[in-house]
Amino acid sequence: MSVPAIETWALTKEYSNGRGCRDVSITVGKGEAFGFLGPNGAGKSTLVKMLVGMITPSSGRAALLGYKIGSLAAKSQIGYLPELYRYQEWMTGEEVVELHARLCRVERSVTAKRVPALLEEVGLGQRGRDRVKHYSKGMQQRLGLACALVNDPEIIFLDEPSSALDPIGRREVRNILEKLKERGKTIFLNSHLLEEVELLCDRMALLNNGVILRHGSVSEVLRKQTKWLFKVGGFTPFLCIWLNEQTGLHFRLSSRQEQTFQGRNSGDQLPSGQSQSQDGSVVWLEAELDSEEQAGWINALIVEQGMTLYEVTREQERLEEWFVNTVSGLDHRGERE
Ligand SMILES: Nc1ncnc2c1ncn2[C@@H]1O[C@H](COP(=O)(O)OP(=O)(O)OP(=O)(O)O)[C@@H](O)[C@H]1O
Repeated sequence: MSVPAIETWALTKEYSNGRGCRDVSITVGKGEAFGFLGPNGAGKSTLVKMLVGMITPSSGRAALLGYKIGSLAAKSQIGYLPELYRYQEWMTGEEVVELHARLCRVERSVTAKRVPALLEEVGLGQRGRDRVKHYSKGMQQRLGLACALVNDPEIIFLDEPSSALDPIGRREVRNILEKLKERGKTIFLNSHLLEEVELLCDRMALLNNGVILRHGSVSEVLRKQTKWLFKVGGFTPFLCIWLNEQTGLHFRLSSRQEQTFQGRNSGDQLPSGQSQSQDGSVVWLEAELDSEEQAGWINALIVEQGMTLYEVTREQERLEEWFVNTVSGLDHRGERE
């Protein structure tokens, strides 16, 4: 069995103020893109800094391609775009990338070819000879990406790689990352841009308050969150209770029905499911379901109760909503305190 690209066992960093991250155990396979999400101060950068060998863990272990983190062997496998970067303003972009190549001991002959190719790849081909002080924030971020790739690393750690980019720049960076993934590189992406994770990553973890709340494949996590809507005619409140008993799910009136109700009742607000139901109105019910089969079963149950089913639709919760819902209301040790 091949060695995972990244493996951590109860990896913990506790700063003197008690913050950091704790008991992080994850495995990232070779060639996988892994998204690491969390609110400000959750501990994402702390984990990445441990993995790239910038800070020492308080406890736990981790390995990159089987090499202990912090070792030269592990470091030689990685590229790293930090969240906070500052490049030498007096140098040209080309010189900055060359400097990183020298630091990584890339052979001169390789550097001569790779640097212009990388600058082209990150969209700085025309500006490589300009000094960094004339670069916009977005250009500096692209420059950082070129530096992170200069040693042709197997694992690329990116801490908010698109934070300074406009939507077109983000798409371009995503294209670059997709190509890297196609070439079998492993990508570890810290991001607040949830869409970025959704579009690029195979698996993800959600970190809050220094601990992993959930992790799994992005599609699994999203599928679990699928909300289904049933437009039911002749509704009575009993239906919700009965469906909940029969299915063990949580059926409720959807906010969508307000539109239906307003349309039918000259702009009145929908008071509640109870009053709505007295006249046998058409209502939207909603519940989170696991599968289409389950939806089919529920259709049959509704019809069995003598009600009319006008429409069934599903509304997949976006990762952003999922993220907000999952971390909201939880205790934050981070910057929001
Ligand atoms: N050197 C340090 N000393 C003490 N506390 C620190 C140190 N570095 C980070 N912290 C604290 O540890 C917690 C986690 O910080 P970290 O930077 O890892 O979070 P993050 O999830 O990357 O946040 P952001 O998205 O804002 O970058 C925060 O509460 C932060 O204030």
